[in-house]
Amino acid sequence: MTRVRLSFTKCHGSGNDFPLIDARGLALADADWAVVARVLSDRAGPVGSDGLLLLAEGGGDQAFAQRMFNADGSEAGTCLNGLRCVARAGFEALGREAATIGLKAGTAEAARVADLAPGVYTVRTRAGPATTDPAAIGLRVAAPVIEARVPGLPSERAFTGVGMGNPHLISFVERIDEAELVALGSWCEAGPELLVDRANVSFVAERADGLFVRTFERGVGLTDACGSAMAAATQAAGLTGRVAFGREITVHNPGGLVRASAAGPDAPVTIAGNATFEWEGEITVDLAAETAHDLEITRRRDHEVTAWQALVTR
Ligand SMILES: N[C@@H](CCC[C@H](N)C(=O)O)C(=O)O
Repeated sequence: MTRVRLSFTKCHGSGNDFPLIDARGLALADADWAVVARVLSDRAGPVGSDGLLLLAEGGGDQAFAQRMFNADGSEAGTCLNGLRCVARAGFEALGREAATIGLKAGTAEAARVADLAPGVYTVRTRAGPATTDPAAIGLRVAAPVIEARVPGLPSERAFTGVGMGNPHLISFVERIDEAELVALGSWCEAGPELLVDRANVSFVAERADGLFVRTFERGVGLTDACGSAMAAATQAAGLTGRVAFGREITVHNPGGLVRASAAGPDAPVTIAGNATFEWEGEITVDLAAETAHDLEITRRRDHEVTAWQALVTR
């Protein structure tokens, strides 16, 4: 079987966008899901996204689980913008509004909370613990890196290494230089000896109400938002004394915003943000040819798109 017809929901969290497939009951091999991720993420193709989300069966006390494949087909340990969308899909499938959700890297707690703005379905997640342990980040250095140069990294800047179930390098900057971020992110993508499995790299600027985060994502490139990077940046802001632990801040990114708070060193990070369902569709993916065709949009949710736009443009 090289062709599969897949139903999906096109969704986004903070502008980080994905096709979301209910994969419970679907028996595709991981290598096939990687193909689906590459084909559906292709911005020149019929869908275009930052990666692929799967609603999967959970184990033990997990109501369900999330799997996430980056645009290059690599599977990530977590995806916190995507988690809100998977949480919503699971809630709607099971008729509930809170759950323990399985991740490739651990578990997270999620609950539906009051809408950030009218018509913006909002989910709060608590994931972690956020760690500075170099082994958990896949950083080949002797000790945790907190606001310090990283030996071997081609940058003079100070970084904080944070593991959120996936690896993050966070640098606080006066002004975000996108070309510099892309150059450094691309260096990390090349799989240098310093990094066990590449890294997500973020430049972060302080704002009166919180932070602005720009991220070069592992397996994707520059994205409009990265939830685990926003969580890692909040944790790094706490570790470096920029934001008090326990204080809720607004974390902005080019795609929108979330509200976030870090509880303390080696503790989970809480984020509340949108889980916007834009449209639903079906598509055929040829797994051997790595092509997608016959996209049919079966339902539009324009009111959700409009509600989100109203929040981010006000
Ligand atoms: N955009 C995601 C993170 C996706 C995975 C990441 N690129 C990785 O490989 O670790 C998020 O919202 O957290």
